Amino acid sequence: MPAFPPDTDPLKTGPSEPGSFETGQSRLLRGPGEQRRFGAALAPALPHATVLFLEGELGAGKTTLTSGLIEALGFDGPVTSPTYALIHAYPTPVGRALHVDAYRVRGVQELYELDLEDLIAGSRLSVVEWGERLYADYPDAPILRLEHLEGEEDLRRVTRIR
Ligand SMILES: Nc1ncnc2c1ncn2[C@@H]1O[C@H](COP(=O)(O)OP(=O)(O)OP(=O)(O)O)[C@@H](O)[C@H]1O
Repeated sequence: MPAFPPDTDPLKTGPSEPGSFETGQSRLLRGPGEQRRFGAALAPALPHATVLFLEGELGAGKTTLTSGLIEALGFDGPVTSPTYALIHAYPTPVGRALHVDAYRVRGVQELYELDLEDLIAGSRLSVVEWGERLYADYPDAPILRLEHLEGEEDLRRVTRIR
């Protein structure tokens, strides 16, 4: 697969554009570098307060994709898994980027106690892992599924499922 061009927006460009990434489409990404570049390619044209949901088992490459995205917004530093802190906030020149792991949040009530809705509304971008309970609240937010491929340690598949 050719490297994903960093100056296109695969979620927003039209179906005839080479960089488009429509619901139902998949990409195979070989190695963490390609995973990051794919994330970076998603960044430029996402409107303010975009929510992007990620699904995928441990090690599927969620943090790697997210780091590409957040670095592409201009954050210059390490992007790490939010598994323990639940929410990481990264300042970027175009606004705050959130990386949320909703897995250990017990219920919708607790999500609201975290003021997640307000945090999201005030952020340039919110990448939310394990956020199924929020899918109905953000019906326009794209959902990407990340998968390991059997016997292919250096490959991941990313599919836009909404
Ligand atoms: N496309 C890829 N091909 C091969 N390896 C990859 C790819 N993307 C990421 N990796 C590697 O897979 C490992 C897990 O990636 P990452 O930490 O991003 O996964 P994760 O889904 O965030 O995991 P967790 O849920 O445990 O935080 C890392 O070593 C990363 O470098």
